[in-house]
Amino acid sequence: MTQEPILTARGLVKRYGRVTALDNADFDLYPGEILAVIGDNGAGKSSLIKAISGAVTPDEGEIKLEGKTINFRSPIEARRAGIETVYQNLALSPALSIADNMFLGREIRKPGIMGSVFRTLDRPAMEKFARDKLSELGLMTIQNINQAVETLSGGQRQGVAVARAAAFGSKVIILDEPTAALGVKESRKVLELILDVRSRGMPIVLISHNMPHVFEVADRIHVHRLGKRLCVINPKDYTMSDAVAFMTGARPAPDAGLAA
Ligand SMILES: Nc1ncnc2c1ncn2[C@@H]1O[C@H](COP(=O)(O)OP(=O)(O)OP(=O)(O)O)[C@@H](O)[C@H]1O
Repeated sequence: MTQEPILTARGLVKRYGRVTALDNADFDLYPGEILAVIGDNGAGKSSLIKAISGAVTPDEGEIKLEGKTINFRSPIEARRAGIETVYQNLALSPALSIADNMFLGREIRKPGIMGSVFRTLDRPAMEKFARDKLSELGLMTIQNINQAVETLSGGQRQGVAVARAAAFGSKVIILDEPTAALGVKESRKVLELILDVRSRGMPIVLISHNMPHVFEVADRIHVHRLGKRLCVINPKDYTMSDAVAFMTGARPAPDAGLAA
């Protein structure tokens, strides 16, 4: 790789009592790529993502975004810096509308005193923004922007969450098992959306247990095992069963694994 990574981690350690969830873990995400993170249950994938996205503070190690060391104390700080994470159990509010969900915590106020003093929301501006973003990402099968999120299908909900992440000038989007709860058709839509977001130049970290999905969309695959990065493989050079064998320890990691 000739480019510099946009996001790196070196030597991350996270202990929970006697359990070492991250044991000297490294991570690299390059601009414009889809990096899948795979690993067995308990390998430390979630802990890695939580450390990167400010949800937990690592005990040791260094994280850099665009070359600058970062020490997030909360997911909000990470989000402000441009790292958006979409968790499997989405942080959407079911009873609120699509437009409201897209703006949770970043509502647009009316200009002037109505906005600054009375905190009046600029609904037309918010609705237009939400509509524009959803149609940009081909998500306008959603008819009504004021529809409550609880009336959407699982795939549409993921779509709204991804659109929200992509809409606010993020630098990195992290998707935690985005297709785990979805049917075949809906998963397909979400995978297309992921490819679409990448085509806009936004790098994506995709945590998934679904090997066909990983092999379909990932540019590189980070294999996590026993709390650390075991290797990074190119899906063009290996089969799904190779990946599972590395992940489970059935086969040793390839020597050139980090060069993928
Ligand atoms: N809050 C916590 N308290 C105690 N132990 C934890 C905590 N979070 C994670 N662990 C432990 O750290 C290890 C790594 O867990 P982690 O959730 O990061 O793995 P994972 O690869 O995401 O697993 P899965 O695929 O099953 O979600 C596990 O042994 C887990 O039990």
